[in-house]
Parts: sequence; C-alpha cells; structure tokens
Amino acid sequence: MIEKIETFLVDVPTIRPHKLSVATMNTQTLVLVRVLCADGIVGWGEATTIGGLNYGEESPESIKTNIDTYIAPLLSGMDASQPAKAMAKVRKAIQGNRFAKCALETALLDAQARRLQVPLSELLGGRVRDALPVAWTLASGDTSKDIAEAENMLDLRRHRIFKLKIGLRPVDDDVAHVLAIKRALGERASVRVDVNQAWSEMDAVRGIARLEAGGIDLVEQPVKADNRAALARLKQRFDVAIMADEALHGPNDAMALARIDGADVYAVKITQSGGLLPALEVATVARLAGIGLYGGTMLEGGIGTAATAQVCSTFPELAWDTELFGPLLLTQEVLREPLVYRDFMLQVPTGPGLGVEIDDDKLHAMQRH
Ligand SMILES: O=C(O)C[C@H]1C=CC(=O)O1
Ligand SMILES: [Mn+2]
Repeated sequence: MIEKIETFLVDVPTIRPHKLSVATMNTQTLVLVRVLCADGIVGWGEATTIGGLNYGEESPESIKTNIDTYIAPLLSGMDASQPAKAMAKVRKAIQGNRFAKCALETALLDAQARRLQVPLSELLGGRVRDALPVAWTLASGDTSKDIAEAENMLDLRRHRIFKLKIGLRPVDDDVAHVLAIKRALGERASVRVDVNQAWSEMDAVRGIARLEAGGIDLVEQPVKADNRAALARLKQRFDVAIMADEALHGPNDAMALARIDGADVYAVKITQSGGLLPALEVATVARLAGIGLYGGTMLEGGIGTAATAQVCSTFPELAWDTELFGPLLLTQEVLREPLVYRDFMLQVPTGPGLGVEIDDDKLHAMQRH
C-alpha cells in the first residue's frame, strides 16, 4: 500500500554559470519525491526543471505544491505493487503537470522494481546496453574557456561530444564562437549546438547553412517549439541533423512531428514526456518513423539521471547518444555513491530499482526548509 508521498526542494550551486538562451543558471533546484510503501519499500523520483519558469511552464515550487496538494492524496492507500494502475488514476484526474507525473511514476516503478529485486530497466522491457555515451554542454559564455573545458574533458576521457548553447548573441557572433571551437577540436569531437528556440526561421536558415559547412553535426531546436512547420522546412532544407527538444511534450507531439517529417532526431526526456512509459512511447514513435534517438536531460541530479539511463538502456538504437551529465554540473550530490562516468560513458546502474541510494543525512542538510 502507498502510505506516504513526500517532496523535497534542494538548491545546488552549479560548478560554473551555465548560460542558455533562456536563462543563466548558477544553481539548480532539484525536485525530489519519496514514496513510502507499507511493506517498508521506498521509491524515489525526480521532477527537476531548468531556470524556474524560464524554460518550461512548471516551476520547482509549483511542482512540489501540486504533488503535495492534489496528486499525492489521490495515490495514498492505493496498491503500491500496481504502479500502472496508480498512474492511470493520476493521468485521468490531473491535467498537464508532466514533471510531477514523471517523478511519481519514477518513484512507483523504483519501489516496485526493488520489491521484485530487479533493475528498473527490466520493468521497461529489459536493457540492451549497460553504458551510454554522454555529451557535455559547453556554456560558460566564453570561447576560450569553452575550448579549455573541452580539452580537459577529452584528456579525462569523460566526454567527446560537445553541445554548445547559443541563441543569446547575434547569429554571426554565435556562429563564429561555434566554428572556433570546432576548429580547435577538429575530428576529435562531435560538436553540436542547442539554440533553445531563439532563432527566427530566417536566422536559422542563415545560421544553419554556416554551421553545416563548418562541420557541426546537429542543430537542436533552432526555432520556437510551436512552429513545427518551420522545423520541418529546416529538416528538409539541410543535411545536418535537426533535433526536436522543446517541441516534444510527450507521445502526441512525437506523433504530430513524425507525421510532417518534422525532425531527424528526438531528444527523449522523461520529464517532458510526462513519465518513463510515455518516454518509451516517444521513442517507439521515433523508431517507427525512422527518427534517431537522443537521451535528453533537464539537468537533473542522480535520481532523474539514473531513471533516464534505465529508459535509454532499453533502446535498441541510440544513434545520437545522450547528455546525461546533470550530476557533473552540480557541486553537491544527494546519492550515497555517485553515478559512474568512465571512458566517455555513463554506466547504467545494475542494482535493484533505479540502482542508486539516497543519503538521508545529506538530503536533510541540503533540502530547502
Ligand atoms: O537541452 C536543453 O535544452 C536543456 C539542457 C540539457 C543540457 C543542457 O545543457 O541544457
Ligand atoms: Mn535542448
């Protein structure tokens, strides 16, 4: 039986300012959910978002309030060994709130997988890979700092895929910044950009032509999320891969974009999809439509990152790798043992459930009171 659902806000400074076109992050607010079951099993989930309300329409505080006030009471007393039934009730009664739903589904599945003593991936069809290549985002805002950071990551054998955050400066300045980094790294790295919706279609045509000519491998969400037609036109026009990120809020968006041949790649995010099972549906639509997959992040801490890793481990094809580096951008950790990054890859945890353990003392010390 589901006995109790608790939520925690945890403010964690980032290792350096992380500059996106929509926000500069100096801290990340983790939203964590704990589900206590009557049989003593505990499950964890995460509903972390980016930049308060700058990036999405759910803020950390609204997610916590909506779970505490409206969603948790629906679940209390339900059978904890039937996560799908519990989530069906939530999805029927609650509009929107994808991040909150994701955290609850993660926690319920974590608990059930622990109960069955299997890794969470095994409740999702089973894993086909044990390690996931991980991109790093260069977003210091300074070209030479970004190059030094990339060189360091290559030396450490931690990352050889780099995503550059652009869209804040004039197109010409951004292109010059990206191409300087690509020239410095050459064939040693895959260089990609994320515009976070900042460009008009005209800007995008101009910018992407030059990025493509300069050897950039992928352009993520160049135009507004709701302008699917423009994304599709850019995909038709250019050879360089066009990735949908903010345009994807779950399976229906995945289907609508696939119908218009709107993107080459989907960034699969468990929170934006509204849960782990909807994220699998996004991935299935992509697979059937011949669209490549990329494991995306909302810069979550260890819990959300482990949950996404469990999901991505089940993908037969993962052509564009992942960006599951969230915990590495944060100065503090709520896990007892950090996730393992080795040889450019995140090792998918092998223990029961999410395969991570929360340090209650650390959490208590770090949580917002
Ligand atoms: O992709 C996004 O838009 C959000 C996020 C993921 C990595 C990163 O640096 O920012
Ligand atoms: Mn993105």
